[in-house]
Formats: sequence, structure tokens, C-alpha cells
Amino acid sequence: MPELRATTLVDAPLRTVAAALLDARLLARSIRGLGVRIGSAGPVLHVGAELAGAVGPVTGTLLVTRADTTGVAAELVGGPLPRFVLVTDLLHTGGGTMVVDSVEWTSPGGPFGRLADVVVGRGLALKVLQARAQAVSERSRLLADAKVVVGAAIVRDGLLLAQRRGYPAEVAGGWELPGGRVEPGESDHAAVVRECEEELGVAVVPGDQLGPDVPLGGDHLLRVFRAELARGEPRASDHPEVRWVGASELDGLDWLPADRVLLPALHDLLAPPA
Ligand SMILES: Nc1nc2c([nH]c(=O)n2[C@H]2C[C@H](O)[C@@H](COP(=O)(O)OP(=O)(O)OP(=O)(O)O)O2)c(=O)[nH]1
Repeated sequence: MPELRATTLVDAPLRTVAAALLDARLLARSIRGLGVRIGSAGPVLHVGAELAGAVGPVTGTLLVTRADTTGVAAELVGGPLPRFVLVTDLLHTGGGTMVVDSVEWTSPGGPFGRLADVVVGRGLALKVLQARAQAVSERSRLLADAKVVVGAAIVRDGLLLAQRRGYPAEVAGGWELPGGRVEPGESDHAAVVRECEEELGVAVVPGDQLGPDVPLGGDHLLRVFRAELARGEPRASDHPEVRWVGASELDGLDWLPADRVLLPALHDLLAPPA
């Protein structure tokens, strides 16, 4: 398959650029140059998400195959549209984050196909790469100043503690991880400890970050940490329900969109890969 690649240096930490890439509007903006419109993209990309793509009246599906701390990948599959794959890899450098974008597409084959690749395919691919570089830089700059909402991934006996939200209306009923906004001057870990005490009445010891930073609407992003339950039995106080969930129940829960991005990392936490 023909392939084009471009590299951009973005002046932001890797985790900020990784978060920017998860914004579904960024993907939509990147491939607009192909004439592909994405419908119902949802707010954030997660592995397995199938976004409806269309070129004029012709429709296909854009399948997200990777969305984590190393970058994202999505491919246009199904329908009569030609196969198209967009992969973005991230590399940490001393001077910022190196963003390596590549696009691959199916060639119609034969001498006319090769001509079409040179005349049309490459031009469109370059448009995508240019639009993407600009969109990634702009979104990363905005997210660099984002306020953080922390979440706690607490595991006991192979089960993860999930919490069902009671408010506000737009997220009520959805499942999330215990946590909340980091207050001015507070560290992320201190916020995890405070929120778990306030919401669940327990003491926790926060550990490493789990999965990528996930952009929330507006100027917030979600950052989740592993946490050990040190004292107390979690009980719902702020929200209507807490539940211990096993690996087999994880995918079936009605998670908030941002938390859905973290499902592969939560699966690894419950059943670490061999
Ligand atoms: N705590 C938490 N919030 C999440 C998660 N996923 C997600 O989208 N959010 C959103 C829901 C809310 O809009 C926002 C966090 O608000 P919050 O209400 O928990 O924060 P808070 O405790 O500091 O605020 P408040 O109760 O005083 O209003 O982040 C998650 O896993 N945990």
C-alpha cells in the first residue's frame, strides 16, 4: 500500500499530546481534507470505537484500533470507500514531543492506479498530514493549561471499585472512578487521597498513573492513578452507588465516555498480561 509519513515537533509534554490525540474532533478535522465527514464521533476516541464516515453519499466505518499513551490509530473499513489507515506515534525528546503521523491507503493498482496514487492519493495524504500537524499542535497547546480531574483505580481481590454518578444531569447514571477536581496548589496524589476520603470514607495510598490523560469537555482532563485501599470500607456518600466489578463485567458497565478510553488499562490492572 502507498504510504506517506510526516514528523512534527510539538512543544508540550508527551502525555499532553497523547491526550490531544484522543479528542475525536481532532481526527475529524485531520481527515476533512480527504472529503471524509465523521458523524457522531463522540467526545473521545477509544479502542473499538466505530465512527461513521462518509464521502458524499458513500459511507464506511472508521475503526479506532489504538488509543493510549503511545498514540492512536484508526482505519476506514467496510463500505465501498478505499481502505485508509492513519497512525500517529509519539516519542519523547529533550525538546518536546515528536509526533510521527503516517497515512496508508489502498492503491487501485495497474498503471492508471499508480498514476492516480501520484496525482490524487499523495496530494490528499499530504493534505491530511498538514491538517493533522496543525491540529495536534493547537490542541496540545490548549490542553497544556487544562485543569485536572483525578480518578482512583482501587483494586481488591481482583475487583475494581466503580462509582455511579448522581449529578450533574448530563453524566448522571454513568459509571466512573472515584475522584474529582484537583484544587489550586494541590498535588494530583493529594487530590486522590482527599476525594477518596470525602466520597467513600476510606484512606488510600495513590500510585502510578494508569493509562493516558483523557480530555474532558472544556478545559479539563481526566488523570487516573492506581490506589491501594489502606483503611476503611468504601461506602457511597456523594453518589448513589459504589460497586466492586470483575474483569468480565468491565466492558458491560455504562461508563462515562472518558473512562471508556481507560478500559484496556483497567483490564490489564485486573488481569495483567502474562
Ligand atoms: N471523579 C471523576 N470524574 C469524572 C470521571 N470521568 C469523567 O468524565 N468525570 C467528569 C465528571 C465531572 O464532570 C468531572 C468531575 O467532577 P466531580 O464532581 O467529580 O469533581 P468534584 O468532586 O471536585 O466537584 P463537586 O463534587 O464539588 O462538584 O469529571 C471519573 O472517572 N471520575
